[in-house]
Amino acid sequence: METDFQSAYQEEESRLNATIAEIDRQLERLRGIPVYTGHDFTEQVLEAGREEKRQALAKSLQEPYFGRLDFQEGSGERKPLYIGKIGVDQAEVGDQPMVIDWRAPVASLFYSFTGGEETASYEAPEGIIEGLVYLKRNVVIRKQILERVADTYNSESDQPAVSDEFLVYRLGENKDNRLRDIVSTIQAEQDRIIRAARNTALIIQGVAGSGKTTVALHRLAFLLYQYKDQVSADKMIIFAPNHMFLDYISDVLPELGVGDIQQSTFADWALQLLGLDLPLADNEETLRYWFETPGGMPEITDNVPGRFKGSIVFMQMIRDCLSSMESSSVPPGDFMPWEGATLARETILHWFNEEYKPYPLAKRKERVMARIHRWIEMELKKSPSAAALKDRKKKAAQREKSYANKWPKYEPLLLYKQMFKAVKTAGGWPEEALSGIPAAVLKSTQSDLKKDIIREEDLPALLYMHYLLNDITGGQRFDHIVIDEAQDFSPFQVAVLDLFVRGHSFTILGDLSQGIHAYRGVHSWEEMSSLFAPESTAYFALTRSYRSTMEIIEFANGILENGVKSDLLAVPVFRSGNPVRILPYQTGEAGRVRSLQEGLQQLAGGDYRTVAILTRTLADAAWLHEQLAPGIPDLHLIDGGKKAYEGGLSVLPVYLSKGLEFDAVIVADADLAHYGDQAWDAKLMYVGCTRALHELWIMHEDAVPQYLNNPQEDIVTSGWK
Ligand SMILES: Nc1ncnc2c1ncn2[C@@H]1O[C@H](COP(=O)(O)OP(=O)(O)OP(=O)(O)O)[C@@H](O)[C@H]1O
Repeated sequence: METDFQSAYQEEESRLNATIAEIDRQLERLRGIPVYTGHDFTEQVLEAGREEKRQALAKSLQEPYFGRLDFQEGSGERKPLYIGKIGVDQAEVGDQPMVIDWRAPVASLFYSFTGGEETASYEAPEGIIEGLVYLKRNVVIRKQILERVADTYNSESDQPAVSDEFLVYRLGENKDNRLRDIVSTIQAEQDRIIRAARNTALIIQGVAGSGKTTVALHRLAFLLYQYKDQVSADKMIIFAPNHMFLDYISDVLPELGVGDIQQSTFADWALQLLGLDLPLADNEETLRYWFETPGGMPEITDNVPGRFKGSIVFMQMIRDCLSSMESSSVPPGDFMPWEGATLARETILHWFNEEYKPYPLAKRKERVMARIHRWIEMELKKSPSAAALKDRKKKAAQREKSYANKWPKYEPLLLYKQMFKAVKTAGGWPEEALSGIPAAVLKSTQSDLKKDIIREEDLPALLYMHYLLNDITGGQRFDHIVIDEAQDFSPFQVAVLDLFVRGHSFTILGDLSQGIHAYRGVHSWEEMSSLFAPESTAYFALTRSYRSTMEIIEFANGILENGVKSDLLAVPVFRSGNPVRILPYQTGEAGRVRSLQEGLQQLAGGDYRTVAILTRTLADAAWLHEQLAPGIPDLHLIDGGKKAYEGGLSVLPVYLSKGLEFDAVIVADADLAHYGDQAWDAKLMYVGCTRALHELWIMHEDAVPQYLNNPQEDIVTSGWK
C-alpha cells in the first residue's frame, strides 16, 4: 500500500513538473509578444485575448489542476484526464487539452461518478458518451508544490466505492472570512444543479450548510462557460439579503475566473431602476417589530402587510387598476389650440386606443401628445398673417401644456399613493378593485405614504407599475437571476423579476426551515413554482449538510423535529467533532457576561479563526459588545448597517447571521426568557446553531426551550471541560 502511494506520488510529481514547464513555456511565449497599444480594432481584440490568456496561465501556473480521472471512452484507450479551474491546451496540437476546465462536459464525470457502475457516461454536444472509469484521484497542489494525493476510487484497489475521505479532509479545515470555491469536491447532487439547463426556473430547497450559495455561484460560472455565445456576465445578477453577505461571497466568482456579475440587494436594484432617490423605511424597525415584540412574535396571516403586498392577488389588483386607467386616460372634450381650430376627441381616442394600442400607457400618452404637437404645427401653417401666426402660436403653447396636464401622471409612486388614498389628487382607481385590500394594510400603508415612507414590501408593486407603464428595453433584461435566501422573497417579487429575465432563467434557492422572515416570505415552494409553467421549472432538494460536524447536525435536526416540526432533516457527512456543549451562566448579570467572555476566550484560544456570539436581539448584541470589548478589543459588533464581514471574533443578533458561518459559535441566552417554544423561535435557534462548522456552545440562564433538550449523550454534553 505504502509503495503504491509512493509510486502514485512520484507519478503525479513528475506529471506536475511537466505541466508547469509547459505552462511556463506558453506564458513566456505570450509575454514575449509586445503589448499592442495602437488604435487598430482587430489588433485590440487580439491583444485583449492575449491578455486574458496571460492572466489565466499565470493563475493556472500556481495550481494547474486538482483532480485526475482515468477514463476509457468506448473501446478506445485508457487516458488520464487532469481537471483544473482553468483549461490549458497543449501547445502542440494534441487530441486532448493538457488541463480540462472543470466545466467541460467530460469533467462532469469527475463529479457524477459514484463508483460501482458498470459504465459511466456524460453528455457531450455530440450525444451521450459512455466508457469506463479506472481512477478518480484528488491532487492538492499549492504554489506549484504537490501536497497531497488521495484516490477516491481505484478500480484496481480492494476498496471499490468512492470514499468521502478527501471531502472530510477539506471540510475539517478552518475557514477565514470569505466563502470559498469547492471545485475539487463538488458532489454529484450539487453537480446536477450546477449543470442544469439554462432556460428553467430552478427551485432548490436545501438544508442549512448544503452548499446552496456555493452551488449557485458555481452555476453562474458554468452557464458562462457552456452558453458563452448566449449569456454575458454583466447581464447576470445575484440577489442576496444584505451588503455584508454580498461581501462575504464576493471572492468565489473571481476565484473561478469569472468577474463582472452584478451583485445586489433587491431593494438597491429596485430603487435604482425606479429612479427613486429615497431611503427605504428603516428595516431595523420592521425587524424589531417582528423579532423583539415583548410576549412573542405577532401572528402572521396572509393579510399582514408583507404577505399581502407580496401576493399575486395584489399583483393582479394592480394590473386591473392600471388597465382600468386606459378608458379614463384621454381628457374629456375636444382639443382647441385657439378659437376656430378643433381636434376632435374622437380622433385623439382613435390614436390612443387603436394606433398606439401596442405601447404601454406612458408611451401612448407621449406619442399622442407628440402627434397633437405635429397637428398644431400643420394647422399653424394655415395662419392668414404673421400676426395671427404669432398669436396662435402663443395660445397653442399654453393650451397644449394645460391639455397635457389634464392627463393622468404615469408615475408609479404617485399612482401608488393615489391607490392608497395618500394624496388628494384622485387617480380614478375603481373602488371595487381596491376593496380587496385588507383594512389594516390600507391604514398602515396610507399612513406611511402620507409621510413619504416606502417599505421594501412596496417595491414589487412600484416595479410592476413601472413595467406596465413603460415596458422595459431588451438591454434591461437579465440573462440569468440568482435569488439567494429565497424563502424570504415573496411570490410577487419573483413574478416581477420574471419580467426582467429572459427565458425564466432563474436559480432560486433557500431553506423553509430557516424562514424566519415568514411575515413577508413564502411558506411553501409551491407559492413560487406555481408562477411558472410546469415545463419551465424544476425542483431540487439538497439534504446533505457539509458545513458542520455530525454532532452539530444531529443536534440541529433535533430542533427541527421537536421545535419546527419539520421533516426536512439534514444528512451529515461523517465528520465527527466535539459534542455540543450546553452551559448555564454563572449567577447574576455579571456572571452572564463573565461566562460569555470565558467561553469566547476559550474558543478563540484554540485553532479557530472565526468565533461568533449570537444573541437574540440587536440590543443584546450591542450591550454585550459594550461589556466585552474592553477585555477583548478585537471583538466586532455586527449590526444591520455593516457593509463588510471582517471575520475574527464577532457578536451579532442571530437573524443577521443567516448565510454566514463561523468555526465556533456560542448561542447566548438560549433560555425561555429569550426563545419561546414556538416553531418560529425554533427556526431562529436552528439558524443560529447551523452557523457553526466545528464547535457549538449553547449558553443559558433559565430553563432552555424543550427543543434543546436532546437526550443523545454522544452529541451533547454539559459542563465546561
Ligand atoms: N461539495 C462541497 N465540498 C466542500 N465544501 C462544501 C461542499 N458543499 C458545501 N461546502 C461547504 O459547506 C459550507 C456551506 O455552504 P453554503 O454556505 O453554500 O451552504 P448554504 O446551503 O447556502 O447554507 P445556509 O443555508 O446554512 O446559509 C461552506 O463552507 C461550503 O464551502
